This record gives sequence, structure tokens and C-alpha cells, in this order.
Amino acid sequence: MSLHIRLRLRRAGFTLDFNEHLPGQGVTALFGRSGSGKTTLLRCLAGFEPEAAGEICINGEYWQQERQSRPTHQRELGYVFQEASLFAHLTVAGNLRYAWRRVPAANRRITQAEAIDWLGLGELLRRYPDQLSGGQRQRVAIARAMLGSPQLLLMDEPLAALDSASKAEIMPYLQRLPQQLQMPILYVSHTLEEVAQLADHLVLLEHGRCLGQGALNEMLTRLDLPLASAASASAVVQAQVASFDADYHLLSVVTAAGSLQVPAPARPAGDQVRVRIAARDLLLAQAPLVGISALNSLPVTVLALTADTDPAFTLVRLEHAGQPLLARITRKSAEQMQLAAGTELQAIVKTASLAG
Ligand SMILES: Nc1ncnc2c1ncn2[C@@H]1O[C@H](COP(=O)(O)OP(=O)(O)OP(=O)(O)O)[C@@H](O)[C@H]1O
Repeated sequence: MSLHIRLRLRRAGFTLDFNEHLPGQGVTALFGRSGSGKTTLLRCLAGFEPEAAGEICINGEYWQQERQSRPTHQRELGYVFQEASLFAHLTVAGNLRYAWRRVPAANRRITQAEAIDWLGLGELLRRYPDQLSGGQRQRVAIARAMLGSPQLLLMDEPLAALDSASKAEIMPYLQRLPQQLQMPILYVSHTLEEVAQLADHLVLLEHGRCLGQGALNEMLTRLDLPLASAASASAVVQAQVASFDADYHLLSVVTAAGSLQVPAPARPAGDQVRVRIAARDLLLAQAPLVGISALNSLPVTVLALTADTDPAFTLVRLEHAGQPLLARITRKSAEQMQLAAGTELQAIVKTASLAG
């Protein structure tokens, strides 16, 4: 199962030149700054850019092979835009039914009841789009895109137009989608927090080219990419909820090699969560410390070091039970501690947060 995308599109002052194999399942984030070509790549996949040359093969099906290119309506895709474009004259139920009816019965992979349940639309079915909040409209747009039973779901910054409360409301629905939907999702974003919450895989775009792609945490902590020196640089590790301390509002989570206490609301034991550890929130010590306020300490090994873009700092890539972590410490400390690949240390986590 994979997506093979080889595309070239020339415009005045910009060339998209992309040639990658991407995972055929889960959420792949297309990340990069404004103008890096994220939307252009999605538009080529959707068949909106007739000038684009190359090859698009989606889990074994060719949508484009050099000069042979399927028109948009023959590409089984769902497209969710920044702003939901619902039919204003139809209720939520009507919008969903419209999408569902367009798919021949034999090709339907999702029922209306599933889409309504997965996006929490039960209470909204009789409303018209102008009676919905921005976040609700976007949930309907996602359900409608899913009901087209696509082979590929394209999402272009679906949260960008929402305020932070609406973003927080919609996020849990998005986080559950990959388990519910058996279809790959390409998700465009320029917000690292959003990517940390949602993506399994990350493609980094710059000037229309792919700078690198890989599993989320691998990419976030690679020292040769600009992600590691971003102000919000962080690692995201997989963990399981063990317990909740209601007195202190701390969630105990277990990672592969130890537990962490994370300030977060209650979650049921056994839930899989992502824990985000910002590079600036890691302190490094040569031996376990006692009598400090940080609650979490992890044994780590230095994998590599590099200069930060700020000359006062050094970026350190660490490994903790096979998971890469990232620390941003002063260059002076790195020199005084004589850090080098292979050095064993304790990483003191000042604070960690749940990413989902
Ligand atoms: N219709 C168009 N005609 C000509 N140039 C375009 C057109 N649309 C986009 N571009 C240019 O193509 C480049 C890539 O734009 P694109 O919208 O794909 O970037 P992006 O990474 O999605 O950016 P953003 O995050 O701001 O949406 C930019 O230089 C942009 O100015």
C-alpha cells in the first residue's frame, strides 16, 4: 500500500518538483512555509492542474501516467478546503445524503450513520449551513468528503480559518479518523502543533521540493532539517495512560522505557496518547538528580549534536528506548559537559504536554 507521486509543474517564479513514495494509510502531513507548494501539490493530485506532468499511483491505481490523466471526477478523492463549501439550500442531512448518493452502492465504504457518528453530527442534521459554527461546518465538510468513499482524502489546512476553541473542539474527531477510516489522508498544515497532534508521517516541502519525509518523530528530531531549530521544536513520543492523579491533575503515562507525569485532564487507563516534549524543556544531567522540581527524568544517550541557528545554543538529538528526543541547550553547557555521540545522560523533562 503506497502512494507514488512524481509531479512537475512550472509556473513563473515557482516549480513544483516532487518525486516520492508515501504511505498508503494513516495521516501524512505536508508541512512547509507559505509558498512552499503544499496546496499546489494537492491541486495536482486532484487533477486541478492540467499542466502538471508526471505520474500519480494511488494504492496501485494510476490517476496519471505521463500524458494520460484522469479528470477530477474520475479520481476517487475527497477534498476538504480551508473553508467548508456546503450546499446552503440543503440541511446537514441533505448535504451528507447528496455525497452518499453519488457513489454507486457497490463502491460505498462508509455508511451515513458512521460518518454522522464519527464526526458527532447527530444533533445537527436538521440545521442549514448558516445555522452552524465554523467548526461544525468543517465537521460536516469532512463527513461529506468521507461519504464520497474516496481512495484518498486531501485536507488543505482545514482548521486554519477556525478560532482556537473551535480547533480544540474538532481535533479529537480528526485524531480518531485514521483508526475509523481505511484511507490515506494527506493533510496540509503550516502549524507544527497541529502536525504533532495528527500526523503519523511528515513530508517537508521547501520551494516546491521535498526536503525529507519520514515517521513523525524521526522527522521532528532530525538535526539536518529546519524543524529541529524551530522555536516550537519538540519530540512526540507514543505512550499509554496508566492512571490519573485527581489531586494534582497529573496523568501518569508509560512510554517504552519509563513513565512520565503530564499535566492534563483525566483520560481512561489504557488510552494511547502522544506526549510532546519541547526541545527547550529538556535539561541534561550527567547523573540522576534529587531534590529538583521536575517530576520526570529519563535515561538517554546522545545520538548527535549540531549548532543551532542561534549561536548561543546547541541542538542535541538523544535516544530514549529507541525514541529520538531533542534538547536545546546552551553551547557553553554542551562544551562543559563534553557531550558527544554515545554520552549517556539523564534528561530532565521540565514539562511535557499531551499532543493527543
Ligand atoms: N494560480 C497560480 N498561478 C501562479 N502562481 C501560483 C498560483 N497559485 C499559487 N502560485 C504560486 O505557487 C507557489 C506555491 O503556492 P502554494 O499555494 O502551493 O503554496 P503553499 O505552500 O500551499 O502556501 P500557503 O501555506 O500560503 O497556502 C507560490 O509561489 C505561489 O505564489
